[in-house]
Amino acid sequence: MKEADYYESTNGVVVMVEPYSQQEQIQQIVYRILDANLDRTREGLRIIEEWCRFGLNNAQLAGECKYLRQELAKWHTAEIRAARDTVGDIGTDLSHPQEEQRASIKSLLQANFCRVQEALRVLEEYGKLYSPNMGKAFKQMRYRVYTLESSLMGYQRHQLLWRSHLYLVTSPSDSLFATVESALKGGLTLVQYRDKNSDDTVRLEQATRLRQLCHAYGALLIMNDRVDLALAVDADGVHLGQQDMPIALARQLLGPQRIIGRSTTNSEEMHRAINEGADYIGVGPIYETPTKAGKAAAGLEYVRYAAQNSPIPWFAIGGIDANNINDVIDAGAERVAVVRSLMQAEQPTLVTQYLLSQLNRVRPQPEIVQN
Ligand SMILES: Cc1ncc(COP(=O)(O)OP(=O)(O)O)c(N)n1
Ligand SMILES: Cc1nc(C(=O)O)sc1CCOP(=O)(O)O
Ligand SMILES: [Mg+2]
Repeated sequence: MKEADYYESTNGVVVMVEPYSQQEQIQQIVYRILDANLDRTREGLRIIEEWCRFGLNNAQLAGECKYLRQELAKWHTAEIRAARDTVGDIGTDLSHPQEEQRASIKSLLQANFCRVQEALRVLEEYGKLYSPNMGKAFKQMRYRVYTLESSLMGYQRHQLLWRSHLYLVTSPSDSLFATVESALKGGLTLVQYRDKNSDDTVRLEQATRLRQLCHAYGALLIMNDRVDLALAVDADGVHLGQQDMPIALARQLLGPQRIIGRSTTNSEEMHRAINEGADYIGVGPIYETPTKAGKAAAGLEYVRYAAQNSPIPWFAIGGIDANNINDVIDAGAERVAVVRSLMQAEQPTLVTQYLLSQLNRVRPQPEIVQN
C-alpha cells in the first residue's frame, strides 16, 4: 500500500495527498518532456516566422510557420501544461556557447530549424506514449518543417543573387582566402570558386573553406563547372559553361533551391539558357582577356542586347576593370563579374567598394519628352 503525504494548505487545513504511483510518475515525466518540447518547437517557429514576415515580407512562408504553431497549440493540453516544473528543471540553466553568438541571419535560421526539428523528433517519439495520433501528427509536422526550411533557405539564396551586383570569380592564388575576405569586407556578396587545374582534394578543401568564409559574411559561394563538388561542399550553386553539364541534369541533381548559372556569348545562347531554367547568365567576354585567352570578344553590343532582353540577372564578364566599368554600365549592365580586377588588386576591399559604388550609382534616366 502507498504511504500518504501530508501538507498544510494556506488556510491551515491539513490535507492528505496520495503520492503518485510509479506509472503516474512516469506519465508526469512524459508530460514534462512533451511540455518542454512543445514550447521549444513553438519558440523556434516564432523566431523563423518573424524573419519571414519582417525580413522577407513573405506572407506564404510566415503563414506556414503560423499554421504549424497553431497545430502545435492543439496538442498542448491542460494536463500536459500542468506537469510543468520550471523550478525543478535542471535544463533551464544549460546553454551552449554557440547559442550566445550568431554570425548571420542564415546561421540564426539554421540553428532554429535544427532546434525545431530536434524537438519535433522528441515529440514524435514520446508522443506515441501519449496517443498514437500524436506520434503521427509530429512526424508529418517534421516533414513540413523540412520543406519550409528548404523553401526558405532557397528563397534567401535567390534573393541574395538578385541583390548581388558584383561577382568575384577566383583564380588560383597563394593569397586566395585573404583576397576573398578582403573583397567580402568591401561588400561583395557573390563569389565563384574557379580552379581549372588543381586536384579534387585541393578543390574540396579550398571550396569548403571558401564556403565557410562566404557564409560568415552572408555571401554566396558558387562552384565553377562541377555539380558534384558543389554538392560535396554544400555550395549555393554551380556555374556551367556551354560545354559543361546540361542545365536540366544539373537541376535534377541540385534541386530547385540551389543556383545554376550559364555562360553565354550571343543572343541564341542567352535565350536557350533562360528557357532551360538558368537562374542567372554570364554575358561575355565583353573585352578580350588573358584569363580566357583565345575567346573572341562579344563586345558592348551584346551588353545592350542583354539589357533589353534578359528577364533574369546577368553579369557582364571579361576584361572589366575600374577604368572601363562605366562604359559597360553605360551600355546597360547593372551587374559585373571580374577575375583579375580583384584577384590581382593590392587592396581588394577598396576596389570592391569602388566597383560597387559605380554599379550602385543612380543613373540619370533617359529624358521624357513632354508634348
Ligand atoms: C559569371 C561567369 N560567366 C562566365 C564564366 C565562364 O564559364 P565557362 O564558359 O564554363 O568557362 P570556365 O570558367 O569554365 O573556364 C564563368 N566562369 N563565370
Ligand atoms: C572566366 C571567364 N569567362 C568569360 C566568358 O566570357 O565566359 S570571361 C572570363 C574571364 C574574366 O576574367 P577577367 O575579369 O580577368 O578578364
Ligand atoms: Mg566551365
